[in-house]
Formats: sequence, C-alpha cells, structure tokens
Amino acid sequence: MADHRSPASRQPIPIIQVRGLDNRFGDLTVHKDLDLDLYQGEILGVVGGSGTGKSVLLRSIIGLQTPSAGQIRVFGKDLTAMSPGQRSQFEQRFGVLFQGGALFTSLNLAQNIALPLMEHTGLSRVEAEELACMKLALTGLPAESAQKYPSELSGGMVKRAALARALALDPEILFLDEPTAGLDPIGAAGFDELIVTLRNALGLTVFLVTHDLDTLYSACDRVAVLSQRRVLVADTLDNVAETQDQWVQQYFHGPRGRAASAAHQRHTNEEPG
Ligand SMILES: Nc1ncnc2c1ncn2[C@@H]1O[C@H](COP(=O)(O)OP(=O)(O)OP(=O)(O)O)[C@@H](O)[C@H]1O
Repeated sequence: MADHRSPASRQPIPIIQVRGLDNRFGDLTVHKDLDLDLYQGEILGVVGGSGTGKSVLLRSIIGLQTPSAGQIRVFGKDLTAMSPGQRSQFEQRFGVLFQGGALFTSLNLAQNIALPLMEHTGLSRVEAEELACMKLALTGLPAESAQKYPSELSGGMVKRAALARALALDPEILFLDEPTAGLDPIGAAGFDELIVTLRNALGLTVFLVTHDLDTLYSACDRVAVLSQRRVLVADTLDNVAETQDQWVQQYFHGPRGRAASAAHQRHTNEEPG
C-alpha cells in the first residue's frame, strides 16, 4: 500500500480538495455540499449505487462538468476560478481513462497515443510515435500492437492502450472511470495489478471510479462511498465496510462482497513473507 503521507510530517498531503460541491441538472440534485480529499500517491476507489454521481464527480474535477457551486482545489489552486487557458495548462497534469477507452478507430495505437504528444509538446510525428511505443510497453502491450487498430484488439488490450494514451503526457494524477468494466476476471485482475505497479513506478495519484469489489481489495488504499448526494465516508476499506449504512452493508457484506473479501484474504495469506 502507498504511504501517501509526507516523510517529514507523516501527514497526508491532499492534492485535490473538493469542498461544498453542488451539481444540479434541472430538478435533479446529484451532489449537495460534497467534500472529498485525494492524497498524494494514493489510489482512491470511488464507489456508490448507480446514479449516485461518481462519473459526474470525476467529470467535475477534470473540468468536463461545471459545478453548480463549490470549490475544487488541485495542487492548492482553485480550478473553478481559473480562466479556460490556465485550466487547460493545468489539466495536462491529469491523465484520464474513460469507460469505453475512447480511442480513435481510424488510427493505429501508436498514432492514437502520438496525437496528444504532438498536440501538447514540440515533438515531430516520428518522435511522438517512438514515445508512444514506450508508453504502450509500459502498459504491458507487445511492440507489434503499435501498428494495430482498436478493432483488432481484445477489450483488455484496448483498455491498456487507452491507459497508455492517458499516460502520454506524464500526468501526476490518473483518473479512471470503471477501468475493469467488461473485462474477464483474469484480465481485470491483471489490470488492477498494472495500476498498482504504475502508481508505484511513476509516483502517480489515482482517482478510480469502480463497481468492482476485487479492484477495491487489490488496488485501493482508501475507498470513498457516494450516497445521499455527498461522500458518506472516505477511509480504509476495513473501516468503510463497518459503516452503518444499508447500501454499504449490502455491498461489502452481500455475497459478492464476502467472496471478494475471502479471495483477498486467501491471496494475502499466500504471499511470501
Ligand atoms: N449532462 C447531464 N445532464 C443531465 N443529467 C445528467 C448529466 N450527467 C449525469 N446526469 C445524471 O446524473 C446522475 C448521476 O450520473 P453519474 O453518471 O455520475 O452516475 P454514476 O454514479 O457514475 O452511475 P453508474 O454507476 O450507473 O455509472 C444520473 O441520474 C444521470 O442521469
């Protein structure tokens, strides 16, 4: 697990602070006075029932959704108060993996990943595609995948390629929206492992929206539960699972929750040392 505290103070360093966030769509209030911290170096799993606003929260933080009220401070700066230009500069520190992967189907993988590199750096096409191949390797894809088109790949490979693109500009914070959705259990477990490996190797901070209990157990340092238009609890998985709330109890202590917990326990017992 990550130690997301500063060595000097052993205090957690919040690099995203959401305060008093409201999001409304007409009569629908999705968030009301929502607070959340994301600490440097951690993998935070964001869970909640369908429609509780997990994706809207992610979209608010990355600037795709203008909040109705509230403050979002990233690295100490209020994103909601920035000009579009300042914001766009700042957002290059974010890497985002959307649910469907969102790769361009008419471009091969190297071209897909080279695109943001050419757009935001002074690299030539050749240089950008070389760097793109390195990013693909980082996510465990073989060298020959660079020339393949998204339609030629399995779902798991598309996710890895989309992750490579999210990493193209060396982001500090990675946002993942249901990264294991649609993957078979082995592919999903491999992806969870990859996220942890990349976090450790690259010093990333990860905001991860998921429904996948196995991901929470195997990859997340903390879990935030969205309920009743706010963050009901954000804590270690063990503490969250003890929260007296009907959804939390059903989610963590229902049949799937028990199975995920038992699998994690077995895995932990098998680990050497
Ligand atoms: N642009 C929009 N306009 C109107 N309503 C929206 C918009 N975006 C989201 N909503 C509504 O906000 C609510 C929260 O949506 P959101 O996608 O964040 O839920 P979620 O928690 O991610 O759900 P799921 O787990 O099913 O993916 C839903 O009722 C959705 O219909």
